[in-house]
Amino acid sequence: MPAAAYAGKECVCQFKRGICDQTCVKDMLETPFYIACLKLKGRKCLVVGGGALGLEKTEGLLACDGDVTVIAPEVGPELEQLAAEGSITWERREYGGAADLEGVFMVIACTDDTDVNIKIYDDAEARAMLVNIVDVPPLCNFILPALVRMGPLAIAISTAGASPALAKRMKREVAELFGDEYATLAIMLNDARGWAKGTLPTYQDRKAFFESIVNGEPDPIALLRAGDSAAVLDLIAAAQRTHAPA
Ligand SMILES: C[C@@]1(CC(=O)O)C2=NC(=C\c3[nH]c(c(CCC(=O)O)c3CC(=O)O)Cc3[nH]c(c(CC(=O)O)c3CCC(=O)O)/C=C3\N/C(=C\2)[C@@H](CCC(=O)O)[C@]3(C)CC(=O)O)/[C@H]1CCC(=O)O
Ligand SMILES: NC(=O)c1ccc[n+]([C@@H]2O[C@H](COP(=O)([O-])OP(=O)(O)OC[C@H]3O[C@@H](n4cnc5c(N)ncnc54)[C@H](O)[C@@H]3O)[C@@H](O)[C@H]2O)c1
Repeated sequence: MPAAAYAGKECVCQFKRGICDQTCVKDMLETPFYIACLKLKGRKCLVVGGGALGLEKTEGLLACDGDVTVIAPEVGPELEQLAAEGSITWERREYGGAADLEGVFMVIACTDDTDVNIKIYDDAEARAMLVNIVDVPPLCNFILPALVRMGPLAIAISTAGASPALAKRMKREVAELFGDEYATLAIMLNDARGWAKGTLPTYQDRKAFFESIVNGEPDPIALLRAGDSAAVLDLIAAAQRTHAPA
């Protein structure tokens, strides 16, 4: 349904109950989102709500070594299992207000109670901390992209909320375009970073070294596609000989 079709209808976004003025639909596309990669290891991440969405968000945070606490009176069996094995902390209760955000880096909320979701957003915003109320754009100060992960590579696709379904389709297409060979090459180049930093004196020298391999002939990606990782190691060794100071 085009945005204009919402005007004057009852709002479906769980936030603005009552008559829709389309503000949040327009706001999203006018928001220039700043894309970043966050380090979660050792940081407290709070998930409020323990249904299907609470589980999905918890798994995403655990995959990045977040220190996850779930607050919810009821959770599904998978979250219960994660709590039993000590992978997360489950506080079996309702959200208790701003005190629950003490020391928390990021909160993701997916309760089925709109008033609670709004309160969590307001409490988090008052502390200038990261908050995402799942699927409710006006209650997010960050949104989650669709993700393709391969080893150290992560390709994030955002449509600024215009179409999560399209982001999901693009994820499949991007995964076909960039296969494992890109992750393998990234790891091989990472292995050469210590040498480059210890041997090549300037930023410009190091840039020229890495670009000569990544964009060189023969193409390292084509070699890896052909299963010839030894040839890529030879390429790297040759570039080291060419670029090392005399
Ligand atoms: C990418 C992904 C990541 C993730 O969730 O981790 C994600 N949504 C996913 C799936 C998905 N979400 C929805 C559908 C149904 C089809 C459709 O609507 O298109 C599907 C598809 C499915 O479920 O298969 C419905 C939906 N989502 C939002 C609204 C609100 C609105 O439109 O007002 C509604 C309508 C609710 C309703 O109608 O009631 C809002 C948001 N969803 C976002 C992220 C953020 C913007 C991302 C971007 O920049 O594009 C944002 C703004 C906030 C946020 O939640 O962070 C994940 C991909 C999973 C994957 O990677 O496989
Ligand atoms: N599951 C989906 O695919 C999906 C998709 C889009 C939107 N939604 C909506 O998102 C919300 C969450 O989805 P779900 O499937 O995970 O829901 P769910 O109903 O299975 O889970 C809701 C969770 O919130 C908890 N909760 C309720 N009040 C709370 C409070 N005061 N404090 C802390 N926790 C509280 C409940 O105990 C439960 O664990 C729902 O409103 C749902 O309609 C769900």
